[in-house]
Amino acid sequence: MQSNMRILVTGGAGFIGSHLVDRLMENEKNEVVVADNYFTGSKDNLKKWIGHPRFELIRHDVTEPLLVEVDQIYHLACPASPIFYKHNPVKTIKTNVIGTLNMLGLAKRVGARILLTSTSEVYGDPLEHPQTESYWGNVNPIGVRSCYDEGKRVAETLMFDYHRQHGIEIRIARIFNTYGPRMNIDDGRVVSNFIAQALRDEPLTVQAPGTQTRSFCFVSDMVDGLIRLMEGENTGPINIGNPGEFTMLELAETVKELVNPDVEIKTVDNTPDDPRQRKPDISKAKELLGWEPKIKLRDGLPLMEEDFRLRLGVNKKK
Ligand SMILES: NC(=O)c1ccc[n+]([C@@H]2O[C@H](COP(=O)([O-])OP(=O)(O)OC[C@H]3O[C@@H](n4cnc5c(N)ncnc54)[C@H](O)[C@@H]3O)[C@@H](O)[C@H]2O)c1
Ligand SMILES: O=C(O)[C@H]1O[C@H](OP(=O)(O)OP(=O)(O)OC[C@H]2O[C@@H](n3ccc(=O)[nH]c3=O)[C@H](O)[C@@H]2O)[C@H](O)[C@@H](O)[C@@H]1O
Repeated sequence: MQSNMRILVTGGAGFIGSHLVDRLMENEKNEVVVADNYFTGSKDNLKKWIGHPRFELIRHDVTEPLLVEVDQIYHLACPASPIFYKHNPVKTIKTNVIGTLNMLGLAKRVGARILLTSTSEVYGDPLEHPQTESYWGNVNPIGVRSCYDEGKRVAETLMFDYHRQHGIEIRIARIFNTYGPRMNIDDGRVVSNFIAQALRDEPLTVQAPGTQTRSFCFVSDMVDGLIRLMEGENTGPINIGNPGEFTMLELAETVKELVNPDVEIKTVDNTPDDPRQRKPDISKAKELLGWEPKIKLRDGLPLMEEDFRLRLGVNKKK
């Protein structure tokens, strides 16, 4: 029998965090504490748990120390959409560096296991394809994305230094682009942009050249991978993502076909340092976690469309 666990989820009011909380709350032996400053997350994502005796929600910024007694920490707090993480880059670095330092200090004091949600952006604009965990990356240290990708690289370093120096039990997931219901409608990431645009009859904005690739993982697969990593014996880093690779033009065509065949696709300017290709090698996740994604892009997009239709109040055309 599994013993009772008190689990802290930082960033639990966000997109992936709130789905993770749903899954953790399904286990009656778990108590879940969420700490979030609501920068990109919202209480709405957790409304079904507010008031539940095994659930606690704290308005807290992880750049400040947190005193709670917990057994496990899922450390997700950090804005993830490029628009939001570039909005206040100094704050993004503080969140990644000071925030992770604070959560590691907490893990050390209470003897908790801690999992960091790192990112495929640690590989930068990768010169190796697909990306394995042993690839050290090609990252611009002074660019507009550096607050996020260099921030996460320092966060990974801190995790390993606390592990080596203080014996903290760590887990590092390198997450690749994840999508699904509950993403902010105006989040700015590509899948949410295209679905919202298709439903609003606005042109799908493909950033030039459109041949850049990403690999998209459905959020339920992601949550499953994160929990397996936390419960398993490997520190990582382990890539968690769906290896199905698409150009942004292919993604736009797919959304057009599935959601609104009448919508226009237009090319717009891109932002600096946009990675040209990205696809995870998930051999390690398969072998060490027994994990691989189940939901293909074509099956995941309609689930997200349904959620966006409800929130935008747009009915399906007959
Ligand atoms: N979704 C993806 O494709 C993806 C890919 C790679 C890595 N990740 C990582 O996964 C995590 C979750 O991403 P998401 O897509 O759910 O993003 P999200 O923006 O929906 O969620 C992030 C949450 O963290 C909170 N937060 C931000 N700064 C904070 C701070 N200083 N203190 C407390 N809370 C803070 C936000 O309010 C929000 O609720 C992030 O660490 C992100 O870097 C996500
Ligand atoms: O998975 C990851 O590791 C990282 O991926 C994303 O970063 P990015 O891939 O740049 O995400 P998007 O903003 O969704 O952009 C994906 C691609 O779509 C393109 N795009 C974006 C928006 C849009 O309207 N149109 C469009 O063509 C961008 O140019 C880019 O090539 C996330 O936002 C990061 O938080 C995450 O850590």
